[in-house]
Amino acid sequence: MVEKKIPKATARRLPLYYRYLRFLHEAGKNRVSSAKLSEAVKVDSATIRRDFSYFGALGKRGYGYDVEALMNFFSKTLNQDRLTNVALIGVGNLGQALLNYNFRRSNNTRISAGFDINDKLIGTIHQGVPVYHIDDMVEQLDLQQIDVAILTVPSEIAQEMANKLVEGGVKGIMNFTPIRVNVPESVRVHNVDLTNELQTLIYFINYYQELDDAEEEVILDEDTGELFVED
Ligand SMILES: NC(=O)c1ccc[n+]([C@@H]2O[C@H](COP(=O)([O-])OP(=O)(O)OC[C@H]3O[C@@H](n4cnc5c(N)ncnc54)[C@H](O)[C@@H]3O)[C@@H](O)[C@H]2O)c1
Repeated sequence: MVEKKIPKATARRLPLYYRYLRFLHEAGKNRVSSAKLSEAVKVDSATIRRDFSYFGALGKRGYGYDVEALMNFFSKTLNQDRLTNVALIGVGNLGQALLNYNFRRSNNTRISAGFDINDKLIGTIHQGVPVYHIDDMVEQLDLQQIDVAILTVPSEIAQEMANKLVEGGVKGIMNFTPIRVNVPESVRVHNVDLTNELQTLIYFINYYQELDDAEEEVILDEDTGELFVED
């Protein structure tokens, strides 16, 4: 197999092209001119033509690009066809809400297995997703080639579960528990905290309301980086 090297800058722009092509496809568009594409993705048309040239002649003069063909092509190149299975650890209130949602807007990400210790849940299927006993987790992660997990267990066992996930070879954990879990550097953890988000929102509402009410000049303190309103 001949492997073609493409410049990193070109590779970085591919998701941009792909996203826009998908948008056009979903809107029922069959073709797109290079000028339109250039305007939408904010990349000049000469660069687009050069980028595309690494993948062979994809456009036709006077016709533009075939949206579906191009989209399928980039989809393959970007590995978008590969489905990412995600494990859900803890199928309680929050876990079940996430199962009901199950990332419907994504074509390539879905929760494929839930794990819990509750006998009422084990062996059942929620929204098409089987719930296994937590003792089967390491085995299932391997069987289903799962690299990513969502952690929605009680905080007291968050670290223990994180250890188990590391043992099972996951590379990423989306952590909903309030505990900051310790994992090896090779594993990525994203902490999601709705309380934090809400409080930040409330802070901004109050803060900007105060600024609007004051209608005075806003001063930036360059030493501290703080903004304040002059009386
Ligand atoms: N980040 C946020 O914004 C946010 C919001 C709500 C809840 N939470 C957190 O999410 C977590 C779950 O909250 P919840 O309301 O869904 O709780 P819950 O009690 O309804 O669900 C927890 C589930 O974990 C299961 N479980 C307990 N021990 C287990 C084990 N050893 N192995 C596997 N499963 C086990 C329980 O059986 C239960 O089904 C908590 O840590 C909570 O603090 C975070």
